[in-house]
Amino acid sequence: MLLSLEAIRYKNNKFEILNQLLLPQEFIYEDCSSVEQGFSAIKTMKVRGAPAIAISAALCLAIELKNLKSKLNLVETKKYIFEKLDYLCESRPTAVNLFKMADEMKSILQNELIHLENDIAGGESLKNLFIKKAEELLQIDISDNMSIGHFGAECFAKQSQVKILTHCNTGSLATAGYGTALGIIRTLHSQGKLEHAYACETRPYNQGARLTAFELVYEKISATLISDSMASFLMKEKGIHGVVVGADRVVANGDTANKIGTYQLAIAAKYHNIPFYVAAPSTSIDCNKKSGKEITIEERPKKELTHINNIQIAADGINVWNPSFDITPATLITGIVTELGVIPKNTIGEFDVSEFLEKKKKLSSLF
Ligand SMILES: CSC[C@H]1O[C@H](OP(=O)(O)O)[C@H](O)[C@@H]1O
Repeated sequence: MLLSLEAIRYKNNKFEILNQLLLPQEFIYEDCSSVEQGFSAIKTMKVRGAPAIAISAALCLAIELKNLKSKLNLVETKKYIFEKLDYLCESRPTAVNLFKMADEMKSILQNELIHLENDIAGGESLKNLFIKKAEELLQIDISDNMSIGHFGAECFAKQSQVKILTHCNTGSLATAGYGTALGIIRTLHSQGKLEHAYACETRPYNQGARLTAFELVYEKISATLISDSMASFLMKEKGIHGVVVGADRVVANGDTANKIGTYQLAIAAKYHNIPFYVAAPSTSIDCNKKSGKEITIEERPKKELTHINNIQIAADGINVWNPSFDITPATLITGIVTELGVIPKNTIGEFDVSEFLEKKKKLSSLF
């Protein structure tokens, strides 16, 4: 019997990641108790998904700090943590969650320095503060995902039964819990409103075929796997009520970086007049970037296209272009579902993301 579907496991001073490269054939957790192991797991995509990447980076450093033999003073501890965070941020460039986590951690520790400068145990206190904050990220992600599921399901309140198409993997294998776009599908399923889910295989890394199909079967959710090239015809033939995808980075005007293939789904959805939703926690939002043009798109190894499970399928010598993400312009997006609610469109068909977040944060500070 499979254990509960967790991309990451953090307990008893151990941090393990489910090696997603072995799914669906093997269900194996691997120790991830050092920054080096964490970096490698993220880079090779043993663990992937914008939220899971950020949480894994924080927790592998937390465990490394717990196991640190040498006692560091306050300045040495700060230097150690900052350098490790910078190193982890070199693993993958597109998802913003990891960079936001690193920046927020640095800011928290920097602010704490003033209070610790005369404390001989300052190094230990700073270390423990990082560990505490890293452990909090798990709970924040789980609650965020549940809210996204709720707000996303509300987008389909008018329909009694819905058929949803999704792309890549945005479930428990991409987050610390319920999932973002797949969290919406889970919520609709729990409400008895999901007639059927369709998952794109998501070439070339096949997160849909390998991971999303696994999650849907595991939870006995009525679903069908399609190849990416079938998506437009599916929209035409099968009466899809909505396309719901995740995000690696949503920027200030709502342009969204997500798994390669998302952009063409948005174009096809527009053509077929099907609502297209992006589901993302606020930790995936980067208002420092004004539009999608500013987002760095990760390019991955050629072998991901020329081989499947190490079996060569393309001729030696062929050139390969392998961008891991693409940019969907805000004008093709119906709504952006966050844990704070659904961001509405503005008068020019884009989104005022920072205005929405500021309003929601002001509201939450009143209660
Ligand atoms: C909630 S995961 C968001 C996002 O991350 C995935 O990318 P990758 O598998 O390369 O880490 C995909 O773009 C998902 O939509």
